[in-house]
Amino acid sequence: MIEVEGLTKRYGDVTAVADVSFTCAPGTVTGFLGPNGAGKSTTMRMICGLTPPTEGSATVKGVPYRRIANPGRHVGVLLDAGAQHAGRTGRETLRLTAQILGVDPARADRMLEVVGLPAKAARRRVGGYSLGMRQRLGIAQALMGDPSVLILDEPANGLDPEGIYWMRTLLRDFAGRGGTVLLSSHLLREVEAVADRFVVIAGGRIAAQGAKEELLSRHGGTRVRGEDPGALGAALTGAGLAFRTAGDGAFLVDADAGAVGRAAARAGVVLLELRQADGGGLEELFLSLTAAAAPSAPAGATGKAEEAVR
Ligand SMILES: Nc1ncnc2c1ncn2[C@@H]1O[C@H](COP(=O)(O)OP(=O)(O)OP(=O)(O)O)[C@@H](O)[C@H]1O
Repeated sequence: MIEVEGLTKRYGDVTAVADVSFTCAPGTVTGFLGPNGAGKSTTMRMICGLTPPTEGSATVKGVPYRRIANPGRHVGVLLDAGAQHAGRTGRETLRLTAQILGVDPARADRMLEVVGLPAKAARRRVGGYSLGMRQRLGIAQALMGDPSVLILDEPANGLDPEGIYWMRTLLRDFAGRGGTVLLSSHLLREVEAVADRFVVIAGGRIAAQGAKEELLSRHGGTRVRGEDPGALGAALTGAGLAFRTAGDGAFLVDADAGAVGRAAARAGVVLLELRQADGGGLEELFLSLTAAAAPSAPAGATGKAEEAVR
């Protein structure tokens, strides 16, 4: 269980995180989403006791992280895969972690296997690793203490499609065995596939949170495409229905399919598509929430989100 209550972090005039509260329950994967500079890393660092909050508190398994005895046996943390010692081999890195945590050093080889780092790669110095290999090693390191909670900042960064699929399976299995996972990402599709719950943050504030299905249905609306988009737009406006363009000639309407279909029928517009907007649901949700919640987000924030969507 991770409990975050009113976390706030100010750096001088900059409020990096403002009054953020959420809970991650055992047996679930929580996707922590937000554009660059939204405050994800700062929040995770506060949860892990690396950055002192200006206000608020965070506990892991009911205790502030810094008060957990031998925290690596309870909480696996990957905040910065680039922070590993470049001069050590992957295997040395894990064996050292085993020593620090007081676990069987043989677990290092098992974890290397779990994360798909072959023996040859494990004998190479970390300085020569690709980002994806560092991420795999970082995940192996987080798993060394056999924790029941995982806190991972952008773990999919640098992973190839096979690696992303592997990580998704690993995290689902971990949660399936009762583990708690908090994972940040702007790889929206990846989070959509792995998470049960979302916490969306923008401009340091929570923009939305809840179960995946609930958020997608609340923000999904109806997707509709007409033979004559102009006439369909006029029909929707005439019926007082709010909508936005989906980019491929379709509209996303904040109403159920019945209301949209009736509006089109009244105007005599031929429909080519009418369904619940679920396909790109999370991307739509993410972009609309972060755009609405972060008018003062740093330049490039939205750009990064859009880039990730592509
Ligand atoms: N040590 C610091 N001093 C001053 N400002 C900081 C510091 N750390 C973070 N910030 C600011 O706090 C805000 C949130 O940053 P943070 O790194 O938490 O965002 P993020 O969501 O993790 O972004 P990214 O996806 O780019 O990693 C940013 O505006 C950042 O510039």
